[in-house]
Amino acid sequence: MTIHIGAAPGEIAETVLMPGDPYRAKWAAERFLDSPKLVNETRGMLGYTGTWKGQKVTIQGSGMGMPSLSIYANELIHDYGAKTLIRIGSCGGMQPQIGLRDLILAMTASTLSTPSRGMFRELNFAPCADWGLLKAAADAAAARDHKTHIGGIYSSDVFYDERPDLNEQMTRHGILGVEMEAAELYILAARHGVRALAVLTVSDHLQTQEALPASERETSFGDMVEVALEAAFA
Ligand SMILES: O=P(O)(O)O[C@H]1O[C@H](CO)[C@@H](O)[C@H]1O
Ligand SMILES: O=c1cc[nH]c(=O)[nH]1
Repeated sequence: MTIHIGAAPGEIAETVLMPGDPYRAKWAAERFLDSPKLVNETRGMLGYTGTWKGQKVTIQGSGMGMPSLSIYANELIHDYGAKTLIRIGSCGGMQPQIGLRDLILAMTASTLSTPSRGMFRELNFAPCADWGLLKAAADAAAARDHKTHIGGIYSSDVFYDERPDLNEQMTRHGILGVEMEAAELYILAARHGVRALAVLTVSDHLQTQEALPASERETSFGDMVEVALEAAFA
């Protein structure tokens, strides 16, 4: 048990899927895991452990934004021995060829800042995915025939952004989508020698202004969950 996770020792798997939304954790655990057990509800940040094809898996909400993700990822790694952390998140599309419900596999995550920024001082560290996980996720997505894009994303500290010029620069430089957690997840994984990847589903589009309703963001992202599970155990 930690300050933010109520699970007993041994109740968290080495492989952890991390949606921002705790209700997506509940939905994914009930839909994809065998014998899912609620192992955390501290602060309502639901976490479940069960098995997928006989492999032990935890699905733990991270909350929104890098400071929240950092708390859960740190405790999962330090206190529970998590070795593979895969974010399963929603994101906003930033390129014209990207459509709603497409998958994005985040090879890198650009930022203005992360909770680790102070530690790095003048260094612009380049957060990147674990290559083995990325390759396995790309193979899993290709086998499913789900429209998938692989490349750089933008991890923002704000959802309501007052810097449209910055989004324009991101788009000009080929960034595929925007979300709010992956960069710090990648940095923590690098620091602690564990594997991380962000598998994202496009829930809205910054250029077209199309958007999926909240209900779909909670429960309709099955391809993303399956790609993440297949990558974790490839
Ligand atoms: O759907 P999740 O995983 O929460 O991810 C995205 O959605 C939230 C913003 O609505 C942020 O957490 C962003 O990263
Ligand atoms: O952070 C996010 C997540 C989804 N859509 C966005 O536009 N931004």
